[in-house]
Amino acid sequence: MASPATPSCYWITGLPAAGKTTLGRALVSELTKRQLQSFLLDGDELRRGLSADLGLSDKDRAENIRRAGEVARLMASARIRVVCAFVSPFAADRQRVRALFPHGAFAEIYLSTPLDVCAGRDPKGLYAKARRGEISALTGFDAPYEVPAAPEFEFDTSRTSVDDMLVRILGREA
Ligand SMILES: Nc1ncnc2c1ncn2[C@@H]1O[C@H](COP(=O)(O)OS(=O)(=O)O)[C@@H](OP(=O)(O)O)[C@H]1O
Ligand SMILES: Nc1ncnc2c1ncn2[C@@H]1O[C@H](COP(=O)(O)OP(=O)(O)O)[C@@H](O)[C@H]1O
Repeated sequence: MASPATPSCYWITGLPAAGKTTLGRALVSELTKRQLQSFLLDGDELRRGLSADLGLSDKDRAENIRRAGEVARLMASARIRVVCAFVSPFAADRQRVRALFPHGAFAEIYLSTPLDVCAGRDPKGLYAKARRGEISALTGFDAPYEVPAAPEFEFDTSRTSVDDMLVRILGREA
């Protein structure tokens, strides 16, 4: 793993359209600039392959996050910093992933972008579909999101730029 003094896993959690993928890509790009090997594990991508058999029930979400955590742990053991972008709505699932890493090696980044902002962005039209009753179990709309109790970082992306988040998150990186 990377030195326990700096995170080897950055875990980005928040509602759909909170800005997880955007921040994740920017983090990987900045780590690359700093010549640190890194990889973005994104919920959308995992669900196209490794988790293609899973749906959006609470049980399937738990299994999805378990798989993501195990992949992140393997990558970290190869000294690759892993940036994970998952809705990951349940505190217990996130805690299980945290427990896979040494103290200080896991940084939870909670994007607290308000629901109305996420629903206004709605790049995939999910909130509109949920309002029309075409889909159900949309996190934040008719499925729960458990707010992290003690994340290492918390940002509302309607008030914080990507650059400002990067400075706050990577300030400690050499
Ligand atoms: N009902 C419902 N609830 C939440 N999300 C939904 C849903 N239906 C589809 N999607 C899309 O799937 C992406 C969430 O996948 P995740 O693997 O991150 O979800 S989870 O962590 O297992 O809960 C999520 O991606 P992001 O928008 O990037 O968050 C959505 O685009
Ligand atoms: N910091 C930000 N400021 C303004 N808009 C943002 C910010 N981060 C993301 N967005 C916009 O919000 C939308 C959803 O972002 P995305 O990263 O795909 O979210 P998520 O991965 O959480 O679903 C996109 O249209 C993106 O351009």
